[in-house]
Amino acid sequence: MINLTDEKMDKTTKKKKKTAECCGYPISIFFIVVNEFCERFSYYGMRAVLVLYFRYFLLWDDDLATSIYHAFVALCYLTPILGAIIADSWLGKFKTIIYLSIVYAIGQVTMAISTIHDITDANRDGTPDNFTFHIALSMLGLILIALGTGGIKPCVAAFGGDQFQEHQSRQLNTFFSVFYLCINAGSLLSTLITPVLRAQECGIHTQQQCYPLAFGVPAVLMVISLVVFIAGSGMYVKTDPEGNIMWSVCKCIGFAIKNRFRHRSSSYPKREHWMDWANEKYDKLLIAQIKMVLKVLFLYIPLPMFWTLFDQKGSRWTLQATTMSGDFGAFILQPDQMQTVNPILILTLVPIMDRLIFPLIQKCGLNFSPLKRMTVGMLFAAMAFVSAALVQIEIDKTLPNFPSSSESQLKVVNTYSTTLNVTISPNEHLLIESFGSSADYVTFDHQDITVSLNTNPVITKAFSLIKGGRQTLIIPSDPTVMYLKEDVKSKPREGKNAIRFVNGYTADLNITNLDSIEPSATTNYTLVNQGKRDFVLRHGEQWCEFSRKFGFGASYTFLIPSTVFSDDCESITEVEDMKPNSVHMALQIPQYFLITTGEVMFSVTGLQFSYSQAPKNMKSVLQAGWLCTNAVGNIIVLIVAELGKLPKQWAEYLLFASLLVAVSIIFSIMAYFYTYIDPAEIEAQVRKEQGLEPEEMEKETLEMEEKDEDQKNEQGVKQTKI
Ligand SMILES: N[C@@H](Cc1ccccc1)C(=O)N[C@@H](Cc1ccccc1)C(=O)O
Repeated sequence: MINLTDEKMDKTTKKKKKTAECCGYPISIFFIVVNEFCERFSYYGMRAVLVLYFRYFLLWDDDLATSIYHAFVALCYLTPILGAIIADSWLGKFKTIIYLSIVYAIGQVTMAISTIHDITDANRDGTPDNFTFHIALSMLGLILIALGTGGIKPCVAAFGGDQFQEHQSRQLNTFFSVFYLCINAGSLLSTLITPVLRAQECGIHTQQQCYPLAFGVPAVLMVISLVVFIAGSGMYVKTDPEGNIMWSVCKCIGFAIKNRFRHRSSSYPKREHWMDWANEKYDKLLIAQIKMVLKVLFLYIPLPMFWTLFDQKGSRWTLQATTMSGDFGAFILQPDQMQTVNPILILTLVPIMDRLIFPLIQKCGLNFSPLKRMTVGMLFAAMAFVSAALVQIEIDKTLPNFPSSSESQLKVVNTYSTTLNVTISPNEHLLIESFGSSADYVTFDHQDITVSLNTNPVITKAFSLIKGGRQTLIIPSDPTVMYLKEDVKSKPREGKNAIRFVNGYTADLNITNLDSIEPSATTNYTLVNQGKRDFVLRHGEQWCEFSRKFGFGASYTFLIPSTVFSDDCESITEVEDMKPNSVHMALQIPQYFLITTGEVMFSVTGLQFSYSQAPKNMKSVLQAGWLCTNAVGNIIVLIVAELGKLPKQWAEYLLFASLLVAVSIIFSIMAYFYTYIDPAEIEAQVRKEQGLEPEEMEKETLEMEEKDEDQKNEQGVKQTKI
């Protein structure tokens, strides 16, 4: 079905063009969408394992790991401005994509190298000896990646748009949808694959989690992305930059402001637009183009709020999932895997919207303009947060009653040989049987307590509890040495289970994956995943195996009696410190569905809108402006996280939902006053007003193009659209 049309007329240049087409689409876009697929695979694949790399390879704490992660993501969406300036003012989109993709691929390779622990593991203990080396290399890699991914992002979408001609507006819209589908197909595959690669073991001297493979595969995909893009070289429509356009724009705006200020007296006649104050010095065409861009950028002001909600999928919603159960019967879903629901829904919703919903709305005679779609998209995102709030209320009903910052909580575990009557001053009386525990935690609003046991003679001991903490009073076989052990006071991370053992056996014990445990001692908590787990308990020649099936997010203390080996571990008793999660993760599906529907309406439309409303020479700049709204949204998330949260998570979700509703109302008012433009038409009109007749325009354009073509002596088809 390939058809080479050499009679296509560009609307303004009237120059005969040659574009290879397939089914009405330029063939060149095939290379662009495949390039985007590979690039997004590379980006999201690397991102999927980044926090774990910080946390478990570089051994950073949770706070540092998440802060650096968010700073990296914000940087990725700030660098598009740089890429756009380079593309529109200097190198053009084609060369910018090639050069910055090389930077990007080098960054990915650097990152992959930084994860090879063997490079600095001289003592071969499985951990790097020189962390500074690995940190420096990975930071260099991340900076190059941010520069590359952000830099090419506004150029690739705009470059794809450039491949279409004036009469292909329908295909252009489909292109943006297909482009979005490729982004999500790439990100879906990589977010599923890279964590699996990471979980493999590899290494030269010692076998460790395979980060080099998890980062290496995205690096290979980035190289493939570059090769694919270069392969399409001969087929692209390449629009050239028109000098340092950004500098001209800044100077023109500066002059308009200065000139307006100089003529502020009411004796000077008003001008239609404040940019018209640049008329004295600047080209009318440039002023008209700046007006178009400013109009759109003004409209972008409320948009970061959408991303503020959208980007919480990866943080707050994943945390919410850690307090839920991911047992779907046929398969188990980990909390962070819930995020893959987003690209899966995108892959189904984009075609449904494009082929069914939007045409149906059109058939009903409703004008569902791009800005209306974006407003509705915002409202969907707000509804998603209302749904998240309702789920949170359900979860809160099942969560333990954690102590406030002024309270302390205490539980008692008895491994003494008989039932004990435990009195905690002033008036708490507990009857605890041997190898049992108090029913639940007792809450105190003071820290100093005295514990008395009804032994003969009575044993009394004073303790000071931790403010805001949860503790267990362990009564061992010798009650005179009873002691406090600190407990977990929040749900274990990532939906794991926190477990520990109290040794009631008469000698030291070895338990799988735990240090040796002395008699009467209690191990620290160990995190174990959901599912059946086996532990081998050993003392000298004696051993027995203890198996237990775990759910999500529970905490247990296992009490080992002195008879443990004689009854083959059967007598080990379990104290449930925290109940497993009982609200099912499937309840998050409605909120994912709503936010993804919002994304399709808001993000895909915004991408198209930013392209269609930008003048030819500032397409990348407006794409960068669009991506910047995301960076600002991410920064708002960081600020809100720093400022502290509302006491109840569901209230915070409702607050965000209300804020977005308020913002969408403001946006709809702004959108009401926005008139859609055809930048090419306005530019042609201004040229006409300037006295540049179509013939002259044609001549001027042809001369410019011929000069360019001679200079570059490029092969393939070249086309310039105004
Ligand atoms: N739906 C997202 C991709 C995604 C995949 C896996 C988990 C979460 C998200 C998407 O399509 N992203 C696009 C558009 C975008 C979104 C946010 C900020 C900038 C761009 C992308 O280009 O990555």
